[in-house]
Amino acid sequence: MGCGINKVLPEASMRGYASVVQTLVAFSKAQGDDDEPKKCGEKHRGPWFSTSVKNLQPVTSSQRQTLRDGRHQDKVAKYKDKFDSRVTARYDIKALIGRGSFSRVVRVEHRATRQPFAIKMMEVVAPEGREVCASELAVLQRVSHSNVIQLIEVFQCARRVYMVLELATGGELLERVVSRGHFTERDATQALRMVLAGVGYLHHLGITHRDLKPENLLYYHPGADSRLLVTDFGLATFGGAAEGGSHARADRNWSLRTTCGTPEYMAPEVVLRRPYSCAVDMWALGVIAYIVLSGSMPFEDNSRTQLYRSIVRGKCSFHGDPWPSVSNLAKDFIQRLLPLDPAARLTADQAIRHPWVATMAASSSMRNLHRSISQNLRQRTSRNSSRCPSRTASANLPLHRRGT
Ligand SMILES: Nc1ncnc2c1ncn2[C@@H]1O[C@H](COP(=O)(O)OP(=O)(O)OP(=O)(O)O)[C@@H](O)[C@H]1O
Repeated sequence: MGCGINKVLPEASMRGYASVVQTLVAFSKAQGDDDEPKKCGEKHRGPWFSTSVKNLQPVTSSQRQTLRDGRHQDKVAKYKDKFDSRVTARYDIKALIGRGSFSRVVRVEHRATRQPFAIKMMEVVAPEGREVCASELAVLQRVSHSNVIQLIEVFQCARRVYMVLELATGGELLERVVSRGHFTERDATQALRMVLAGVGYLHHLGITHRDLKPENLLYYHPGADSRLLVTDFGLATFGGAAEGGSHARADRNWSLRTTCGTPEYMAPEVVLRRPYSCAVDMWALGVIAYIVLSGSMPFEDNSRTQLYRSIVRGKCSFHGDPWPSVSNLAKDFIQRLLPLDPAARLTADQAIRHPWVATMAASSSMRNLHRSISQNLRQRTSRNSSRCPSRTASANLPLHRRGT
């Protein structure tokens, strides 16, 4: 759980910090430590992270393949053991996709139809895991939208919950930005439109996601025409938006209080522990738009205190590459998502109608931003790995706290 412990970052309460760390350690022990400790970069495979290759043995490629096959089979066998027989009767467990703090996600195949799915297996013995699972399940059971991950079915036993989900095979948002080799403002608007459609739908249902970030935006398939899906509802909650409302700013419901999210994406009102609404998701979307267009973060600091200070100051700069090549309309879009006053922030409906998005950046230059974006992402990755060799993105993990 080395990396996982860094996930708990409660500046507010050291007591909370200690208790969650203990829970995480207990959780790890409860697993019998039968899994290798989580390696950095295993869960997050995106361009923010790097994994080091340490195998210096002169082994042939066929030996390597055999080793890999052996290890893979061992791992699959281990995970199969953790699956309830009702699940394995219906699904063939294929491979581990990744791990979260309280979960493992595996690729499976439906035995009858051979259709691939993902199963998110959540440990529910520890109260934190139970809470995260309950939030996620409550939301997933309500939603059905082409830009939101779809729950297929659920199995439950005393220790674990198994959520069968659509399988997203197209990778994370930033992985795709980097792998394309060419990226323009038009491409950015295409991605953001899909995210806004998903988030607008959630807000319309009265759901606030609270952990929007590029790692939680997955492409359904590797093709250029793939849907982009909002995933990971572990911190999502009913509240913060008026269900069935017109999405007008006045319809926001300011009842949320829990400090949670991923620090770099946290809205100022969350940092300041003020009651907040679904407008926190719109702030996070402003941060995401900034990253997608530049490969850098609008608010970043190695020190969490400094990071929070810069968030509550709310001044994001458009200096350095590639900002001189980015249109004013794109910058206007970002700025309208990042006002300190949440009531002044665009709603999802308004954001999707912003001229930059609505016209798919038609009046912007078709300049290729890819080189600057990739360079900035690479620089950030190497900065983070030199600061924290055991974890390449020191603050990219969410903070879980109880409450509304
Ligand atoms: N439906 C899915 N299809 C494909 N990959 C998925 C799916 N759901 C989750 N993943 C991947 O599985 C990994 C673990 O995801 P999970 O949601 O369990 O944890 P997390 O959000 O990464 O971490 P945390 O629980 O700490 O927030 C991630 O790499 C995620 O991208």
